[in-house]
Amino acid sequence: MLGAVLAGGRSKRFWGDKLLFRIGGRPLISYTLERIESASLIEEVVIVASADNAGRLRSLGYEVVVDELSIGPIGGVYTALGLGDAFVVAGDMPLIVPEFVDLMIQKFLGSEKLACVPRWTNGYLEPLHAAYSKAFRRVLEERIRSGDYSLNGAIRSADVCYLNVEKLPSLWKEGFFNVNRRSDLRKLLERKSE
Ligand SMILES: Nc1nc2c(ncn2[C@@H]2O[C@H](COP(=O)(O)OP(=O)(O)OP(=O)(O)O)[C@@H](O)[C@H]2O)c(=O)[nH]1
Ligand SMILES: [Mg+2]
Repeated sequence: MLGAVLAGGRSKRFWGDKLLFRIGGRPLISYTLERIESASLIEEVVIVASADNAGRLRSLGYEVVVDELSIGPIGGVYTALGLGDAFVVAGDMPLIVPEFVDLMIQKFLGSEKLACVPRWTNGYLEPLHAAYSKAFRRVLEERIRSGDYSLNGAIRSADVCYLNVEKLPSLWKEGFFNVNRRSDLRKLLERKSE
């Protein structure tokens, strides 16, 4: 399955490109790329960039596709699914766990659903750490056309399967950790050293 790493955001809360921010001597996104690439069921990895940052991200040595929509993560998922079924992860999730990715892909492949998305007991979804079918692109297309850019809304409207994450090993749940602000870097360093 294709691994699609979303990287077309503007990092407004971070004040400067968070994905290329160097941490431990490497760009933040390189951790995400390396980890998703090492999942057994991931055959190929692409970066879904914006027209703005595609050039800079190309230097990482991965295939880069440009998301021309600039409407947020829903546009990134839409662009990724133009290439086929995909496991989509946000580039700012450097602690993603390859074994968890494999489990989700397995569940997705066995489900015949349009997508398979992690869900917390309170109903909160993790749409940027999920497996999507190429067929789900049609759902997204309609919602985007109607001006509704909520990825969660699109997921809830469709026939998808959910994976309850509450009982997963805590290391796997840490995989949802994402960097939004500079202060999150401290949390990242604390977690990486554990
Ligand atoms: N391809 C693509 N990726 C996006 C888009 N918007 C956000 N992303 C990515 O999705 C992930 C999660 O988004 P956010 O945490 O909101 O990141 P962001 O939009 O860069 O940051 P903020 O400007 O602070 O919201 C990040 O890896 C972003 O790069 C988009 O319009 N297209
Ligand atoms: Mg954003």
